[in-house]
Amino acid sequence: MSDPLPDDLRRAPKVLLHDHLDGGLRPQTIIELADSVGYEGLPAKDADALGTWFRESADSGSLPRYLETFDQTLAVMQTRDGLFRVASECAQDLAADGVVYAESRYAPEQHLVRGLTLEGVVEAVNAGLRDGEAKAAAAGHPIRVTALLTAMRHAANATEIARLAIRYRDEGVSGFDIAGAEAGFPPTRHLDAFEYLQRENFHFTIHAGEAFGLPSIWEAIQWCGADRLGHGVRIVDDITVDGSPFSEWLEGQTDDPEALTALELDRVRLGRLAAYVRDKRIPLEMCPSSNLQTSAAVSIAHHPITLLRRLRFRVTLNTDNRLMSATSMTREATLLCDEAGWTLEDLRWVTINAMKSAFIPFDERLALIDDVIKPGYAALGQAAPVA
Ligand SMILES: O=c1[nH]cnc2c1ncn2[C@@H]1O[C@H](CO)[C@@H](O)[C@H]1O
Ligand SMILES: [Zn+2]
Repeated sequence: MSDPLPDDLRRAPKVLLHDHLDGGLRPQTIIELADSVGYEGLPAKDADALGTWFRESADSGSLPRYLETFDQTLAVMQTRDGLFRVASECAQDLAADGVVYAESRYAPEQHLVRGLTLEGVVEAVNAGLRDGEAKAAAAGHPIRVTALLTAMRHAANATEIARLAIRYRDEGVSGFDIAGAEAGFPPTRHLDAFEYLQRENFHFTIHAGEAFGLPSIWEAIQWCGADRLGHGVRIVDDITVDGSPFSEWLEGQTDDPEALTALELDRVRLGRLAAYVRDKRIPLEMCPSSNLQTSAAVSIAHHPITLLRRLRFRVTLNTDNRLMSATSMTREATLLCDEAGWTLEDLRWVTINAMKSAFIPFDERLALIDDVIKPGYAALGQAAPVA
């Protein structure tokens, strides 16, 4: 396929597996919700300035400092109305961006400050997602959004959150996740929760291989049994080029924006863990812009996603936190096309990868691939249908 046009990138059907509900609020909504609950701690009172504050503060170079910005969004997500509105707008914003299926994740335990119960939180978010889906469909952008419940890796209640996910598995919750600071909090701390979920035949993903390397990925897969990896970008630590570690090789390539697209693949070797991840088709939920902000990658051109895509790992493209990265799926796709040589064919491939890797039932995934994604891509480059 030829170079994509900007309009194609916006219209292309997209699938988003890794997007934090508390990392995707509209700045104006934060201001209005802060007003309505009497929260006075916002760092800016105007939507543009607040948006800039989030992006600049998240540009911290470290995951723990990046995560501090969530205090501000969580402050306004403590009531039923606040959660409902944020969830509804999330579904509508994703749909307007061309997303046709999304999994939105959040940690229910972070929304109890003003007296909601865990169940109350999940029900408010679910109701908001349903409202957003209905509004998006009415606006001509049908979308389906399911929720993933996240437990925080530094906390000790993962099994309680896992039980909550199972309680709502037939009511809009499709999976479970753990997130938060990675170094010092290995996923095996929460083994009980993962074993419980496996016994329940449920699905889960684990943030691993973002701020910490291979041991975290290895534990997530081989001890915890993760279905997917959140980020997983550090799997390249188990890849060599001409016998040198990938990262060392990459350091010598910073002046060459085409280094990853031009690299001959017969110079590349996978270690046992990387080979396992590829052989087992373990989905990698990759989030390029977020990784630049936390220093998990140096640039879009040199982001490992391009090599991993060429090596045919089960790569998916994601936003992580649209507010903190001032991004969208269209923007992530555009960056890869502009700076890393991606084409519409690459985007179609990651979209189908993502749909295959979703936590909804197989027949529903297949229907979205056959009835929405493939026809949507086939229609690109042609005039938009008259609404
Ligand atoms: O990229 C990330 N890595 C690890 N944790 C994250 C990331 N983005 C957000 N969160 C954490 O997940 C919680 C629930 O959504 C957020 O509150 C934030 O603390
Ligand atoms: Zn994340």
